[in-house]
Amino acid sequence: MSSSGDKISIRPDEWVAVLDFGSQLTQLIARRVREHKVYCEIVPHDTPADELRRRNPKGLILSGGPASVLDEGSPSCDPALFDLGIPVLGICYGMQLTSRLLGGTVEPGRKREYGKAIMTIDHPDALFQGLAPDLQVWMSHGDKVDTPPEGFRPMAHSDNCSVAAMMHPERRIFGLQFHPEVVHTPQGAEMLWNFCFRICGCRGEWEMSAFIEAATEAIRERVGDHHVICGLSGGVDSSVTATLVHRAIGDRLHCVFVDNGLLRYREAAEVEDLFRDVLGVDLHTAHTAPQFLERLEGVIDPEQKRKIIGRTFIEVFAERARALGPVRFLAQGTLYPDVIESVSPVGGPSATIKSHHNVGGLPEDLEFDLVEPLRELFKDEVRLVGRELGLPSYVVDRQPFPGPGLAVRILGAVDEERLDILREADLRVREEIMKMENYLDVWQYFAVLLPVQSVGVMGDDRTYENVIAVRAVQSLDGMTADWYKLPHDVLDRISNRIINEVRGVNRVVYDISSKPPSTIEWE
Ligand SMILES: Nc1ncnc2c1ncn2[C@@H]1O[C@H](COP(=O)(O)OP(=O)(O)OP(=O)(O)O)[C@@H](O)[C@H]1O
Ligand SMILES: O=c1[nH]c(=O)c2[nH+]cn([C@@H]3O[C@H](COP(=O)(O)O)[C@@H](O)[C@H]3O)c2[nH]1
Ligand SMILES: NC(=O)CC[C@H](N)C(=O)O
Ligand SMILES: [Mg+2]
Repeated sequence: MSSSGDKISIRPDEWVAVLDFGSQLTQLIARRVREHKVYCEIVPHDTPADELRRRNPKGLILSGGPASVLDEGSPSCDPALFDLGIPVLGICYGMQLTSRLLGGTVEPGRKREYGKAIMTIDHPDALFQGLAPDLQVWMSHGDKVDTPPEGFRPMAHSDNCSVAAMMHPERRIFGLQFHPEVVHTPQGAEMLWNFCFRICGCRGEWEMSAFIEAATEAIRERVGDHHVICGLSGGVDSSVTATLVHRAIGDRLHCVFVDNGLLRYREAAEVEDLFRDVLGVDLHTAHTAPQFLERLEGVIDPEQKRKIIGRTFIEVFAERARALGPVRFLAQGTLYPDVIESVSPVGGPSATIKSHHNVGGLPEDLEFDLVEPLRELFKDEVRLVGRELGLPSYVVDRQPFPGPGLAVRILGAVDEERLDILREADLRVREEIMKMENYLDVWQYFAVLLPVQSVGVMGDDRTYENVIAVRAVQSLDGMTADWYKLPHDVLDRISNRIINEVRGVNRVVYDISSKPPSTIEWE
């Protein structure tokens, strides 16, 4: 019945659209604009000009992308976009495409340029107003604009790039060969500010409170008189989602907490106790551990685990919905990173990293329409919304815990015995880290059970037992992460406690990899 295509739209009066050509940095552009208090949303690169006219953004930004505009079949956009009278800013691939579509030339990449470059501004107008003449920018390209289209003038150059920026003053169309959205372009935020305010005429009134109002209204409009069930895990995203939906439709919201047998030590009881009162919502618990564990029996492949779990979640929601009466909508706390990692959100050229159970793991014939008010946001933005909604710190500052739970932290097959070992080990990791004064700086911390046995000696006897890996990372939004430099004495206590107190483990190792190239979870 449904999918993301008919998702709810939370666009305030004033917004900027980013057309996604598949860059890993597309989401960063949107964030940078929102940081200037202008709402920003990513749309497919082939969105028709007419549709954009109807949605009335103040400006359009064309993102970068991995393809070459010189290749046949490379992603393009509706050329009529440039005639809408809305300012357009092309970044890297977006600039090259602008040049090509409007009659300029692009030179194929003989010499690639990655990293820092010094750029000289030749015309300190428009995007560059108020900036120093020589500044550092971050480049990541092979192709480059050779001759800009008619009516465009080059605005800046670098050693390797004669047209590092270009503009058509009357049509208000701009191109930047470098990436203003990354921190390695220190004045990039100012350039985006100039674009939004001086060029597009935005007022910058978007705040989390404005988001909350717009989201509440959008939910009301989408749901009408229907009932909604919300998958509530006790995590940040679903708690904020449930609170927003509750604000919009009151007691027509029914929350379902699924005890899937893959939760942490005593988590099910804790969530039930804490959340019923905090959120003040109608909360049902579905005790479905056997259903999940039976289906996972003997399954080793991570993607297969995720798909089985995604499907089973939906079945459980559907069973509950039938018991409640006619329920048309399912609300989930889906965030932008869940979407981008699961599938290319715009049918664009981004790669599938892992199928998050709530996006890529959904069955094709989903019997609900989705309500996902946080689908455009990042975790740190959701935390701001949660605070603004008055949720307590132990809800908004909770560390993320994936829907597929311990199933993706047991490498290899999942069974009760291994779940017990992992739960006990994980409890000790959490307890020791939460004793640190600054434990909120650690974004996520947990134990992973490896499919490896190693030899040890305990009480003079030989052991041949399991290995636990400890993972702790620092991150802002889960898209990138550094391994956390835990103090040695904390690592020491974690290791001692696990080996002494958890039966079946004789070795503990610490994961010192960052994302990318690793991911936070091991599966
Ligand atoms: N045990 C569960 N019961 C019901 N719904 C769940 C459960 N686990 C996950 N979900 C649903 O899947 C969505 C995505 O899970 P995810 O873990 O990303 O979010 P979260 O649990 O709400 O927040 P956090 O990222 O802080 O853990 C949730 O927002 C929720 O709607
Ligand atoms: O709800 C979820 N369903 C999932 O299927 C899922 N997979 C990963 N995660 C969480 O997402 C963040 C990024 O994870 P990775 O670096 O492992 O991709 C981390 O916070 C992970 O814990 C998930 N959350
Ligand atoms: N970062 C980008 O957008 C790169 C654009 C194009 N793929 C190039 O190499 O020039
Ligand atoms: Mg969670």
